Amino acid sequence: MPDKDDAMEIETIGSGSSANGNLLSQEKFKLHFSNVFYTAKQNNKLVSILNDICGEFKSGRLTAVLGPSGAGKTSILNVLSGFKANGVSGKITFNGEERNNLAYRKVSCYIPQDFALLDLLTVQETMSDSVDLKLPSETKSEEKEKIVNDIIRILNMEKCRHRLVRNLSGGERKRLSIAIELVTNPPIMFFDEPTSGLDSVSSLQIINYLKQLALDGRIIVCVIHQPSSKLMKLFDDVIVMSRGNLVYSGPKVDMIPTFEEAGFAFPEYYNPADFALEVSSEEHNEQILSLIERNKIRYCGTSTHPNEDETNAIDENTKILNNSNNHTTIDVPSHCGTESRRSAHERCRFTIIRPEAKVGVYRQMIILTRRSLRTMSRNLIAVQLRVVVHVIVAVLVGAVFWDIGNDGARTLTNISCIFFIIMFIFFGNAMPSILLCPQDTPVFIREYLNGWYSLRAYYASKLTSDLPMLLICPSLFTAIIYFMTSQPDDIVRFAMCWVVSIILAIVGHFMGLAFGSIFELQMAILLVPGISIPFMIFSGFFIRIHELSDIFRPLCDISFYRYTMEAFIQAIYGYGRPDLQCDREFCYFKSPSKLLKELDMEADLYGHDISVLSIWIIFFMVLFFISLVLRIKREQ
Ligand SMILES: Nc1ncnc2c1ncn2[C@@H]1O[C@H](COP(=O)(O)OP(=O)(O)OP(=O)(O)O)[C@@H](O)[C@H]1O
Repeated sequence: MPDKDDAMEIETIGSGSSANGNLLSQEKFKLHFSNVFYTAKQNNKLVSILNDICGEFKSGRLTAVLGPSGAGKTSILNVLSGFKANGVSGKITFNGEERNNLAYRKVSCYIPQDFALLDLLTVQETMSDSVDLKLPSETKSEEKEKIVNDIIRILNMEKCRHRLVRNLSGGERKRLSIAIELVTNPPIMFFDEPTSGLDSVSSLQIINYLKQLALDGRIIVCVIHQPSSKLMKLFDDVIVMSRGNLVYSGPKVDMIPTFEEAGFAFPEYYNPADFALEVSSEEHNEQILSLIERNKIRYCGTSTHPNEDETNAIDENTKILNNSNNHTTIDVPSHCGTESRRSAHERCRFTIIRPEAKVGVYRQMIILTRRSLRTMSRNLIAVQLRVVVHVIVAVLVGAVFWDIGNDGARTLTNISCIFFIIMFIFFGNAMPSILLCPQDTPVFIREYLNGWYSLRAYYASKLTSDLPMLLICPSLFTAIIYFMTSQPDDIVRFAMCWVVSIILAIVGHFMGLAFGSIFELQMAILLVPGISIPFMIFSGFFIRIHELSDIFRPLCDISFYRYTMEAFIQAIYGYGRPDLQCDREFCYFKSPSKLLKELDMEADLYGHDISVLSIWIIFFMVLFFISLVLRIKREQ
């Protein structure tokens, strides 16, 4: 328990109230884990990351996870919070019942070091959106407002309430990440290095908040690097890790005596955290192995199952927890995958009764679309710059190719102009989509894995919120160039060109999203042009299709540039367009039909081209969906 000074400090910060205004029930929780292994694949080899670890966390207590770099601190958090399931085996029980990932996630949360946030929302908007998504739709707006206000007040964020997330300090960002998770009042909270990058005062403030959360009756587990003695005082329990093993797990007060018993001398006036770090950094000699073994005996399975008496002797608080003698420890299947989690969900029997955070898919979509439109409207690259660039380039192209549309002597130049339009629309929409993924995708992954919304809702919101830009930019671009270059004065032909440009923008956008979601930024930026540019050769612009060797014909058939080019040329020169003006003695392509014949585009193929391009849209939309699914799998 905190000493007197600490308790006073907490009282001032938390004003004595619960972290979100809804006091947790005084029910006691216990998370017990034993024989937990975690292996990951590295270069086709299995690497052991957590090796037969055992321990437990109790409500009302703040636990520090200590250990040298690479000891497995982040991994233990990932595994116990349910964020990593692949390659995990062992026994994890919550209040004596099997921990099943899906339902367990509803009562637990994990706040990683690099908690992904949308930079272009204010603190208030971030909180309101999370409340809208995480609380049941029946929750009254006044109630939601009260929750947001309480959390903001308790976490001392009033001053930055209307500040954009990107302008927050490191400490304020951390507090916001805690605030978001507090919305649903989770009884179990895991934090990965909440004090990293903060000065000692801010670190103390954050740990004080965590202490307050623990005192409200939660299980709070927190990885911490070299805490000062003052910080260390706030922790109740400690887990010390060494190379994937647990060297110690239990009350802080018992750590030093345990280490001393194993033969490690504790220097006087030393910070216990530094001592723990030194011990856990030792080679795995007999002393360390005896500590690991001792910990297993205390907390592990049948032969080494924790002895009730022993556990009670260690910690008074545990008595209450052990009164419920119904420990039904069930094996978590090794290498748990999605299926096993799903079936586990069916059998969920958690004892905590909490309001189901259910928001219908349609409502989720509305909230996500609203949020996405709000962030986009503030995004310089996504909106303002994109529109401005489209307009400037269109005016430039219009000026360069001024009035050539009806000039029979400059037909091939007009075709070059069309090719430029295609290139610009494609890359002008694919590249911004790639660039926005590194901001959006981590937030999506976090929120999706926390069960805020379904993949369907996110996907549908992406389609809806991106649509305005996909309509505005190519429309402006095509219209400006069309009229400046004096293409046919015919509304139908203009509409045909407009449709092609919109379709091409959508193809580019979804290709960008698909590649941006699945690959790292640099890779995606390299792959999109790397894959699409070769297909330009088969567009019929650089080399006529009939001149190509038979080997390359199939590539023409799948080149979306070819269909775009064909559709544009058909819209401008096809469908019985009369002869063009000719101010010279002889214009070779005065007759549009001659041009179409030369380009192998004699038949009226516009409808066919649009159909093929629509298939390309569907292809990239499906690819984007798959890329999100793969990304989620990879994160797990
Ligand atoms: N997916 C993975 N594939 C291969 N090795 C991994 C994987 N995840 C973690 N590891 C390795 O497991 C070990 C423990 O990693 P972890 O991130 O849990 O350590 P940590 O104690 O949190 O380190 P730090 O304090 O430096 O953040 C490290 O050696 C790491 O390289």
